[in-house]
Amino acid sequence: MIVAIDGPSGTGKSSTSKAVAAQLGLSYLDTGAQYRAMTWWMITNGVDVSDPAAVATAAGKPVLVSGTDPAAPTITVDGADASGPIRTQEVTSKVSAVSAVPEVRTVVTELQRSIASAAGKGIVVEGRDIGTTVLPDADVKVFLTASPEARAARRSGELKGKEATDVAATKDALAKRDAADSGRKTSPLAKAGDAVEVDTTDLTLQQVIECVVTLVEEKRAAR
Ligand SMILES: Nc1ncnc2c1ncn2[C@@H]1O[C@H](COP(=O)(O)OP(=O)(O)OP(=O)(O)O)[C@@H](O)[C@H]1O
Ligand SMILES: Nc1ccn([C@H]2C[C@H](O)[C@@H](COP(=O)(O)O)O2)c(=O)n1
Repeated sequence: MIVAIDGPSGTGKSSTSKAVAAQLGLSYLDTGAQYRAMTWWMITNGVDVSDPAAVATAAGKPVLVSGTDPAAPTITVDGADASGPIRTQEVTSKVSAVSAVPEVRTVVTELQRSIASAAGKGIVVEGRDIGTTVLPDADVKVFLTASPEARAARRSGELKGKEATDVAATKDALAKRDAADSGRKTSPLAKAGDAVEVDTTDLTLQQVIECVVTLVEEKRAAR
């Protein structure tokens, strides 16, 4: 059972995917964390992330390892735990540039496919291009959306106390990242033609989880 969950930032992909995977006994892969880890490596190794040629040349160098337990997902780069550093504002502001480089996408997509094919009990994979490009034959494809206001409010609530933010600034930052992720040439953020779109604006997280679990159970029953 391969479940692909895509959508813009802050629509609930990670929260939903982890819970669905845990509930159904599936593995879980956060592909955004892999692009963030690649970005962190570029920054810490002095690669100019605004130079696509420099990023392309370095793309094959870092060794990324993702742990796929939904209760405790992990990511290491060259053996070092990257789960904290990949969530900084600096990485968030640079990840769209790095993930737009085709050579980066080739390396990371290959890794994602190998993790998915090794997941014996099945896997929930979340990202931006999973249903369209990485796993186009996924059994269930979901595209999550939510209004910009709802997404900004969710993210601002998360960041409060950690890094200074307000809802308007968060909304602008999300819009900027979505525009870059949707506008890149290579496998942009997009809904697959056969994905089920779920607008989460007025749904609780629990309702979204139940919706996706139902889609997976229906697929299992139809087999
Ligand atoms: N339906 C919902 N209702 C209210 N809050 C939600 C809902 N879904 C997710 N959230 C909250 O919104 C925040 C963002 O969710 P999450 O990290 O799962 O989104 P995401 O789509 O994975 O974002 P990103 O792509 O930026 O990683 C979290 O604090 C989460 O708890
Ligand atoms: N399949 C994917 C997943 C992520 N990205 C890029 C674009 C995002 O802005 C960034 C960080 O993802 P997040 O942690 O916010 O889910 O990574 C991508 O291009 N393709």
